[in-house]
Amino acid sequence: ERQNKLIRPSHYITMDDIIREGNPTLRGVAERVALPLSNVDILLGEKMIQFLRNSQDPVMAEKLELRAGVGLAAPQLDISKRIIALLVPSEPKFDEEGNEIPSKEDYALNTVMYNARIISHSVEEAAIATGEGCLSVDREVPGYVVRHARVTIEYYDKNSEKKKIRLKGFHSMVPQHEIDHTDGIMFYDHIDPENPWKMREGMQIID
Ligand SMILES: Cc1nc(NNC(=O)[C@H](CC2CCCC2)CN(O)CO)c(F)c(N2CCN3CCOC[C@@H]3C2)n1
Ligand code: NI
Repeated sequence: ERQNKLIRPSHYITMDDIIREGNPTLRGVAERVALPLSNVDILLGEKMIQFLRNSQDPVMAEKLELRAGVGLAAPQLDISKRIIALLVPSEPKFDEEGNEIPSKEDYALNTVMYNARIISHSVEEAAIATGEGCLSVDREVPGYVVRHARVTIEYYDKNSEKKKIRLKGFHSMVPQHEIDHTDGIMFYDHIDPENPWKMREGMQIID
């Protein structure tokens, strides 16, 4: 079974494990995982975070030929489960001389979310200034990917504990992109086909 292969200790997730547009799993609605979490679902989450770490490490990314990622969803591994991994580096802070202040937290988001769902969100919308990409999409699709500016997400962590987190700005964009994958939604579904770079009333642009 696919998941058993991916969770073998010696296996590293690579681009070969990531399915691409056209595979129907990307358009399916993924199943919630059983709670308390099974070992195989916990192990899969660890492998997904490891992939993101490797993808952000110049040496490992080069060695394993990985595209860089800050998020990954289980359906991208052809596993239709509501498991998402998030590894979003903290924004570097600079002092008045322009020197980077080392932050205590390397990551703004460093977690695997099980059965994540958006329980409330702002009316206000936002989009990443440069648009979005996707590891399952081997082409550029330009345009503003219009999302909620702020979200409240409820999920279970790897200890099967229920968590609630409020996010805004770029940090909220990544889980929205990943939760979309568990609902069979692709980032370009949110781009206006008539005018991809259309500024909508009150929409925030995130640099
Ligand atoms: C914005 C960004 N998107 C990257 N890729 N795309 C992805 O992550 C897709 C998911 C993201 C697309 C937009 C929102 C979520 C993957 N998606 O398909 C999963 O469903 C990056 F790689 C990236 N960064 C910034 C941080 N940097 C730290 C050092 O290492 C390089 C890394 C590059 N920022
Ligand atoms: Ni994606």
